[in-house]
This record gives sequence, structure tokens and C-alpha cells, in this order.
Amino acid sequence: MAQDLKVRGLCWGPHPARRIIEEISFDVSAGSTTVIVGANGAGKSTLLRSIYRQNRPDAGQVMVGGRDIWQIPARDSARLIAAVLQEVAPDFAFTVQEVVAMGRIPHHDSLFSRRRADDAIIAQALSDFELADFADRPFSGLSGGEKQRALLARAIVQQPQLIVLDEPTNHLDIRHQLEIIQMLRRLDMTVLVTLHDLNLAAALADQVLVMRDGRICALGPPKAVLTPDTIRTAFEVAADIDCHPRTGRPRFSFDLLP
Ligand SMILES: Nc1ncnc2c1ncn2[C@@H]1O[C@H](COP(=O)(O)OP(=O)(O)OP(=O)(O)O)[C@@H](O)[C@H]1O
Repeated sequence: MAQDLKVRGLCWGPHPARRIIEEISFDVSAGSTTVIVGANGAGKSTLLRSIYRQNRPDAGQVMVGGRDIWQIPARDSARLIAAVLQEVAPDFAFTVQEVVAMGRIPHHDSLFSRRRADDAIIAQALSDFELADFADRPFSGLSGGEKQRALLARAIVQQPQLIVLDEPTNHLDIRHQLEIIQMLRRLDMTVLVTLHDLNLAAALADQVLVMRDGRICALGPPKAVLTPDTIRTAFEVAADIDCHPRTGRPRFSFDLLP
């Protein structure tokens, strides 16, 4: 069962005099998807780091299913939250199957135990992400997009309540980008994801959170939030928005400001 996410008054900075994110509060209801967008350096990845328990917040709370993830053991939070990050260890000395299988570790008593049921979960993920043919190949030899799919598969086999993804469509070709978006829409999990592509954001989001200079500058459903004014404020570009003739979703094109 997916659980809801509540973020309250979250602040973090590398030292007390420099806050990168300030007073961030928002909710993601159980099973829904929130997409975070914003210009380079707006604080998107920094916000995610306090949510998946990498940066301990200076102030504020992150609650998943009513549990403050900074107040429970790391192992318990690993059962609640999976993260797919931009920063990938350059040389995992493991096969693709071993990397995907790592997602099961939070469910085990020891690092090396594995249950028979795990094999079916891992095989399904390898198949869903078109990785079955790569299963025995070294992870380090994969292309950027194949690595990204393997890391997504690892997060899915973790069977978390909340999945946090930082730019998961980076490195992916157009078909794989669309497939990842479709796959994320079908997940029975609460999803928090950063995306740069506003067309993909509008296709995926129940709610869009726009960040600027470490703060929330807009929050709400895609059509209400992704307006020319907000886009101009957040990205300093002019946006034209029309309606996609087939899907009915907003469609964006951009220009530099005069
Ligand atoms: N540990 C740190 N020490 C100092 N500055 C940091 C630290 N972490 C992040 N920053 C700075 O905070 C700002 C926000 O960074 P962050 O990576 O969160 O932005 P972002 O919105 O994810 O950007 P991008 O779209 O480029 O990935 C940047 O200016 C970054 O250099």
C-alpha cells in the first residue's frame, strides 16, 4: 500500500549561514505523483536529499505514512523510500542482475540472504525494463540509458511506499522516456520526481511543485500551475501553451525573453 508524504517547514544548508532550501511544506497524497520542476540550481536535488534521508534537515519534518523518516532506523526508512539518483557510482563491480537484486536488501535480515520469492520479483523487473538480455553483463559496461533502467528496476524491486526520482529520464531516448513516464503512472506507489521537460511533467503529474531559489514558487495541478507567468518567473523564458490535440494535456514551447 502506498503511503502519503508530508513535508513541513524543511530547511537545509551546508552551514547555518547558507540555506539552500527554505521553509518547504507540501503534501503528496498516497499513490499520487508530484513532479518538481525549476531552473538549474533552484534546489530540487537538495530537497530530495532531505526526503530520502541523505541530508539531515536543519529544521522541519519529512513524514511518510505518519512516520518521521529522520526519527526511525535507517533500515525502516529504506523499506519505506527508494531513490533513483542522478549521481551513479561510476563502476559497480556487479552484474545487472546483482544490482537489481540489491533492491531487496532492506527486506532481509542480512546483506547476503535472499528469499526464493525475490527471484520472481527480480525477474519481473528485469523483463519490465527490457534488461533480461543484459542480466549477466557487468553494470559498468551498460550505456547511460541502460544503467538508468537498471537503477529504476532496483528501486521497483525494493517495493517502497514512496519512490523518489531525480531526473529519471536523463540519458533515455524518446521511447524509453515515454515508457518510464507510463510506468511511473501505473505504479502503486507515491511518486516524487524531478523533471526538466515540462511536457513530460504535465503528462505525469497529479501535482506540480515549482521551485525557485530554494523555495516553493507554485504548487498545484499542472494546468493551474504551469502558466506562462509561473514559467517566466521560474525559468526566465517566454512560454506558449496550447492543448495537445490527442491527449488534451498542455503542450509547451519556449523562447528567450525579448
Ligand atoms: N553541499 C553543498 N554545499 C554547497 N552548495 C551546495 C551543496 N549542495 C547543493 N549546493 C548548491 O545549492 C544549489 C542548488 O543545488 P541543487 O543540486 O539542489 O539544484 P537543482 O535544482 O537540483 O539543479 P539542477 O537542475 O542543475 O540539477 C546549487 O547552487 C548548488 O551548487
